[in-house]
Amino acid sequence: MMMLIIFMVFLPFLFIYILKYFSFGVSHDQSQLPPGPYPWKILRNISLFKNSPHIAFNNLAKIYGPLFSIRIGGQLVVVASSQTTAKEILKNRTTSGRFLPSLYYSIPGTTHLSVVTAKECDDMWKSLRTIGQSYIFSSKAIEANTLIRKNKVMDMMNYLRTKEGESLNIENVIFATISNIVANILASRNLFSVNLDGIADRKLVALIHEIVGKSSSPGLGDLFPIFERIDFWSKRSAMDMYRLIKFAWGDIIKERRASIRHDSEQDFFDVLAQNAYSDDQIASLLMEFLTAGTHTTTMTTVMLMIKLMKNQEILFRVRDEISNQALDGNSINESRLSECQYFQACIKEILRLHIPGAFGVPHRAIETCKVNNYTIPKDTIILVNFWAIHLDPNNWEDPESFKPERFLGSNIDFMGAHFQFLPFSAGQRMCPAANVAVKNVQLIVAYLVYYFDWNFPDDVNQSNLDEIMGKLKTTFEKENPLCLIPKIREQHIFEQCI
Ligand code: HEM
Repeated sequence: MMMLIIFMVFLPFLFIYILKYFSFGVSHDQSQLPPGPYPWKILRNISLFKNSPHIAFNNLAKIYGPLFSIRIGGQLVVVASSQTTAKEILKNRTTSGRFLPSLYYSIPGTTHLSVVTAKECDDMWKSLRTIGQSYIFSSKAIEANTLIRKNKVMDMMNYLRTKEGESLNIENVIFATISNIVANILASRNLFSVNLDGIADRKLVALIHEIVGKSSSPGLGDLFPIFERIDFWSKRSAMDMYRLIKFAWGDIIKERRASIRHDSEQDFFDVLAQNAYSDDQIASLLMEFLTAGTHTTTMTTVMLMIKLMKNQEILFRVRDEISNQALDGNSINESRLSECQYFQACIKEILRLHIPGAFGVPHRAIETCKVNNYTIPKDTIILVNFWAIHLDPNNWEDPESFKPERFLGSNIDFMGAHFQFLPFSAGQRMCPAANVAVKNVQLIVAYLVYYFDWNFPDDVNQSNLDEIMGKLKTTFEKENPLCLIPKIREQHIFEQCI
């Protein structure tokens, strides 16, 4: 009833707003905006924009150019779709900052702690990025966390040996392994059982998926800024999510608070606790890092497994390289994996073809500025279509094909310096965990392919695996999970690796 009354009160305003919007367009000088389509064209193709915005925006870029503008609801959005325009946008993100993430969901009444959605590179953001650098992201931290990665991969291997010959959901196993690596780096605790079979596991996975979904789909207030204050739906759903986040980390935080470490063993959690952050703040930050790290890395690992299974000659070449360059006896030496050039090229190629976040984190112009002589008004949302840049034939020969050798002998790295390969974005707000993510992917895939042969269950036809895996969405969440059957390649070698 309450909702109905609110709706009736605001209906006339909505009507006037829509009328103004369709008859006069945007209020600032249209001639200086990047070119773009009329709003009704978007309405005609609404399902494409909803389901595959990276494809829809790429189609528009082919008509309006590599920097175009578009109205989505009442929000002006500018999309960059080429190496040059991406460079213009990303290199402009200085400390004073022009383009910073738009807060896609707000949590009223809380002091929510965030790196990813921090609107500006303020003191809080700097302090949290510095703590993260010391305990998670730096080369020293990555080295210090070697044992965590190894132990969690061993948990995975021990589980897989019990499932030899059976069809199993390998995505769950990979997701659990990556989540437990990240959770141990953050707070020295496991979060999941190794195959996600408990009820608590499934609830937490659902929450992580919900956070990923919500943070990549705009709420009413994002689309129609004049309704931001009355966007009770988004606010209520953010509050619900926040309550679940606190619950998910509650026991771990309580337990860890009882024995905070001050010695060389301390982790990310210890430092947050020593810096007087509240339980609520710590829970939201741990969840943010977990969410940022698990979904993306799982999708990359799963996609690489699929590509290797579909391209056996590439798989054999990776195995040979591991065998020749990365073994200590029969065990894989993690640091030597980084020297396996072909394997590294495979990881780059999968991130090029299947980037987990087609647009990265959306940004907002915090002041009116010029890009390529066009005006970008204050508050415009700015997207970089990384997916389109990764498949641009001007940047890549035969861009749709999986060809790791394109990266051999090339100096294109993961850090975005060339702006044609941006899996972790570039510039000041790029992903701080690029090296962490690559370490996790390479270690898990190396163990899976070196010690096991994998077969598809009988009901899976390999030749149309892409269709079977389902349509890829923006976050590259697949509709059907990947099920595979493991077979230990050589028992005596396997025994020596665990
Ligand atoms: C394959 C795996 C990953 C990919 C593809 C990826 C990609 C990205 C991208 C594109 C951004 C947005 C950058 C921008 O706004 O320009 C980002 C931000 C971020 N990522 Fe990652 N990421 C991955 C793994 C991880 C992991 C493992 C962690 C943490 C353990 C992590 C933590 C973060 C954080 C904290 C930010 C926000 C940085 C800031 O705004 O200051 N990511 N990531």
